[in-house]
Amino acid sequence: MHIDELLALAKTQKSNPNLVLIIPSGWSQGLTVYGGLSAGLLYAAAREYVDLTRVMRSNSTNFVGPLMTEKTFTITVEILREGKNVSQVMVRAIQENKTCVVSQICFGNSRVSTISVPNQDTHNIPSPLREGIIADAEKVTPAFLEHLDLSIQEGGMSFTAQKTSNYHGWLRFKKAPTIFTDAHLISIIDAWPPTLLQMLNAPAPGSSVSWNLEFIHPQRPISGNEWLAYQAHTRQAADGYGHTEANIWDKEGELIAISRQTVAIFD
Ligand SMILES: CCCCCCCCCCCCCCCC(=O)SCCNC(=O)CCNC(=O)[C@H](O)C(C)(C)COP(=O)(O)OP(=O)(O)OC[C@H]1O[C@@H](n2cnc3c(N)ncnc32)[C@H](O)[C@@H]1OP(=O)(O)O
Repeated sequence: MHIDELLALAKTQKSNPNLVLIIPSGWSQGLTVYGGLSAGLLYAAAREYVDLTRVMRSNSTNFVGPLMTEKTFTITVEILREGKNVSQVMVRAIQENKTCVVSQICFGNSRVSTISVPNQDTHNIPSPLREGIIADAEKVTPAFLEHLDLSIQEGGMSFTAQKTSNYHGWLRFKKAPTIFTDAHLISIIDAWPPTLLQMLNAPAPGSSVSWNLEFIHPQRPISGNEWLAYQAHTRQAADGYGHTEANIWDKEGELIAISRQTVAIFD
């Protein structure tokens, strides 16, 4: 099922608050729904409640518990506050009466301001190469990678005792979305595995438990299957948890998002 169909369904939550969704197993990441997709669906539902002049500035998603594929769930949306400029929205995915994913999303309109600080973050990741694209391999790569291309330039496959705790590379949708929205951007950013798993020398479970995204504006439109550059670093890891930080640039080298995650590993 293409992501556009799933996002279109989530958008109908406002007109049908009792909407029931099921995510097909083709979007799974191990036992659960791919985290980028669950956060993208919650955003798509919340977006309908806020005036379009207010764009998403930040998104704080917590993966509270497993959201399973092929099982029904519902979405609830709560407007926490609407001021003259900023709206704060809380949105939840609920499965079998349990909260599985929660996003708090901050939307804000643009205002005239005397302050302007251009972003200086650049990257020198070599262009994506065909031979660097991760092959979609049954029982090795998570199922959701059938929808996305990852091109690795630094870092390695999970569980291969790598010395690095970084990932540098590119990502894009295999089948271009009709219009690349912020829901697509959220959904694509989470595609790289947690940076720590490549350091392990044997398979072990790992889960992102919290995810903070900030969006840089103004932003040029992203085209359907444009390659986005991704550079993730591990800031620190100990005691079964790691803290990672990533920058995401568009194809022109403009920073478009900053991502931070807390990841639990069970090695
Ligand atoms: C460039 C290369 C590309 C190719 C690449 C190829 C390799 C590909 C690897 C990808 C690997 C993806 C790894 C990211 C996986 C997410 O990020 S999944 C998506 C988003 N995250 C989630 O859904 C997490 C939801 N949150 C939770 O489930 C809970 O908060 C947590 C994290 C399990 C909390 O931990 P807890 O309090 O200890 O929870 P509890 O319910 O008591 O369960 C603990 C058990 O769960 C197990 N567990 C934890 N995480 C998992 C898991 N993901 N699966 C199964 N069991 C798990 C633990 O090992 C532990 O097992 P036991 O010790 O009981 O045997």
